[in-house]
Amino acid sequence: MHIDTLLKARWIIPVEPERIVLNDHALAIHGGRIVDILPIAEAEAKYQAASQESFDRHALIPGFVNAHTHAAMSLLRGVADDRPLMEWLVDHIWPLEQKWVGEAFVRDGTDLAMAEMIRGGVTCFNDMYFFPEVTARQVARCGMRAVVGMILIDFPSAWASGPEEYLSKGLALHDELRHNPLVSVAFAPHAPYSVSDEPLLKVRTLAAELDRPIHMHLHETRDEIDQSRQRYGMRPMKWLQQLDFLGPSFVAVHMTQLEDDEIARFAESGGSVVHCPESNLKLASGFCPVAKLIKAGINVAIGTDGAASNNDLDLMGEMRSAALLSKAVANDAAAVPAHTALRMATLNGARALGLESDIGSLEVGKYADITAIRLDELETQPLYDPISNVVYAAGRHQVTDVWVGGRRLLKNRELITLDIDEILQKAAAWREKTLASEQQPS
Ligand SMILES: CSC[C@H]1O[C@@H](n2cnc3c(O)ncnc32)[C@H](O)[C@@H]1O
Ligand SMILES: [Zn+2]
Repeated sequence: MHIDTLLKARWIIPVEPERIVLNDHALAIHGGRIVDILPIAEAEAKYQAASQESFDRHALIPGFVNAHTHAAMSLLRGVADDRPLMEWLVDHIWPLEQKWVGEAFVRDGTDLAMAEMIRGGVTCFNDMYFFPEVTARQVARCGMRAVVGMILIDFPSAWASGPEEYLSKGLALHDELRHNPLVSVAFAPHAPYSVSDEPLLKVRTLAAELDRPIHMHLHETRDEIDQSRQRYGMRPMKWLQQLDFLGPSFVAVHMTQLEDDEIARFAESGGSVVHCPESNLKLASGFCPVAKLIKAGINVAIGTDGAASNNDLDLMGEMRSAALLSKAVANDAAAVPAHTALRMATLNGARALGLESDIGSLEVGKYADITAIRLDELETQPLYDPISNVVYAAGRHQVTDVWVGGRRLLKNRELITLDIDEILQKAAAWREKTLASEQQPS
């Protein structure tokens, strides 16, 4: 039988079924999708592949899904460190964004972010940022997969003058991307404190009509809860529930402030939570009770947030932080074991984005979105359990190869579709501009 590609590997960790590690197996790929998973000897007898390769020191895993980021903020990495969320956002990030964010900023920042993410084994990201059509164009050019946000916020920006224009531009993008195999859209109202009720109600109706996820920052800090109590007399989640906003396609990012009855109500709604442990730690926002959420049956995915609050886009690091922090928060070393953390960083992310039938695990019929991690380096020796070493010991420098829809984006750590020298030059130029403007009175 003729196929496009045969990838033979020492280990394949499909994620579904959970906890399984396949020894000396191969992935048969045709037309961008996985068509078979079988022992190497059988694969060699059964398939004639246009190209085949051996990964005899590697684990092949599903590509990581970064379930919440602001990709272009890579250009603001390190500009306003060591501040709490509201001071960071209102006094530093928003003024910088007002000054600099435009098409060129989003183009260059997204390329920098994608280069970093691909080298870290990420194949898909869920983005929320200005000029999403530029993000979408750069994603399609480089061959990654993404869900871009139809953003909504009350204040004007270089992209839109107010809620009406945010929504109309978002919907135009939805139409444009309707048949794109790599890039799709989600509604992305920024947060309950920054979007008024009227546009929120429009999003609720449109999301149901168009069957798109709603991706929103929620219960990120104690401050957000206090503000909402003053403004509405209730906590933000309750307010959103009154607006009939929660449901299976609702994706709540952060959720560090949760009472037990809120966890139960959120579980009942069927929504997903994106846990961003490192952003929450760095901004001292609080702790997401991940083990309790999982126990309640909530789908919990992992995101890095933007590089200005993390300060990297390293989903492997984030996965480890998520596992370790969850144990500490639950006071239980058995909370969030390695296989659960890996699932959160892959299949749960896909599920949050409504993409679980296409990506998130290595299963026949799914797209060949694959990450190869080399496990023979001293940092991952000796090896008793490949899942344990991938989650608790390996670093992103051990990611050697990445495919999206069967197309190679990283080959032996070389980026295939992005020009690293150009990306570095542009990042340096943005640094000069930003610094020069900081030194001038505005
Ligand atoms: C409307 S585009 C997205 C908007 O969100 C800002 N942002 C980045 N990180 C966070 C965060 O952790 N909480 C709230 N808002 C955040 C970003 O700077 C853009 O303005
Ligand atoms: Zn965010």
